[in-house]
Amino acid sequence: MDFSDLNDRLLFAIPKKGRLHENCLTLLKGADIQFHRRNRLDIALSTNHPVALVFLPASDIATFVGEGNVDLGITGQDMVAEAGARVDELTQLGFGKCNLSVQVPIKSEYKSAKDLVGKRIVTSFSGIVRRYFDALESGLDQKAAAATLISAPKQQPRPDPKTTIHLANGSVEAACALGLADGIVDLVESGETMREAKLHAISNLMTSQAVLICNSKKRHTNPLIETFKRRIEGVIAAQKYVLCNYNISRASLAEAIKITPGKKAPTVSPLEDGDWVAVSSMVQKSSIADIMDQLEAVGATDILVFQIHNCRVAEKAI
Ligand SMILES: Nc1ncnc2c1ncn2[C@@H]1O[C@H](COP(=O)(O)OP(=O)(O)OP(=O)(O)O)[C@@H](O)[C@H]1O
Ligand SMILES: O=P(O)(O)OC[C@H]1O[C@H](OP(=O)(O)OP(=O)(O)O)[C@H](O)[C@@H]1O
Ligand SMILES: [Mg+2]
Repeated sequence: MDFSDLNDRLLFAIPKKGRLHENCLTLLKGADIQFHRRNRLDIALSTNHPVALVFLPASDIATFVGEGNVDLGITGQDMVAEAGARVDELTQLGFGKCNLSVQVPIKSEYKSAKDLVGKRIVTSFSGIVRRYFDALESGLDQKAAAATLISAPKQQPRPDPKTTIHLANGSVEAACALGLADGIVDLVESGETMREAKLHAISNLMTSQAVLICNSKKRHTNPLIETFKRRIEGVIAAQKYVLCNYNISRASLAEAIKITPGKKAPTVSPLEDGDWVAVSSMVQKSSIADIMDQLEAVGATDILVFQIHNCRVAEKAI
């Protein structure tokens, strides 16, 4: 590929491997961004849009978007915070959900993050952890210290930090057992890694999930950014909802609508039998079994549930 092929293309960064990679490919497919990625090449030209996909480590994407090297990207909120990148968060993607937590050996005497001030911490998130412990050292409580990670402008590091923070790029959970750290700061999802390492969490710095981000200055310069945001939101909504159809007597319609209010309002169509109507409504996939029970209880019949492949819906939550 000739790099002049990138001219005039929107550059869209995708994690090249790891936890977010597969879900990102599903989103690209759902948004109909087609491409052919040649073996060993981290740049792929889209075959149906003026876009180039750039496959990067998740940890570099926030910085690249913030500095304008790429226009649009997908990475974790933890990575955005760690990079201290100034980017626009366009939409939350609902996967890659985890907590960034302070963890200590179960048998240790440390009960809160404050107990680790002046001690040794190993982490892959040295930027966030430095800011958090700087805030604790300056007298903030844990909640206020965690709040500085998202809301406050980036502070100058303290000139005389008491807490030692070591950067490790993997297997952070081994650091305490190896005698390298008194505590660690790492991601927790199921908690399995933490439990296996005989650690427990004593405070939470932030929650994180994958987000679509763009460079603040470029947001309104290319209409494709808004188009892809809408398309990706459609794919995510389709994964979250199912379409529920049923028949109900007019007398019970009001009760049934309370159970399936829909995104805007349910579609109600008359049936040949004038006392009955057919209702079609989007409902949350996660509560469909409950909803079917409730519909049956108010007299609904012929309840059918359909998967949604793609959709565009109003903002209102169901
Ligand atoms: N266990 C997890 N559960 C959910 N999301 C996670 C988990 N671990 C990481 N993530 C999310 O995925 C992002 C990328 O993490 P990932 O582990 O894929 O990258 P990495 O650690 O740089 O790569 P690798 O682990 O392959 O060396 C993280 O920043 C976080 O937002
Ligand atoms: O709570 P859990 O479900 O166990 O997930 C948490 C683990 O997932 C991530 O590790 P990853 O698998 O990415 O390996 P890494 O430490 O080499 O990055 C993270 O760094 C934790 O170790
Ligand atoms: Mg990892």
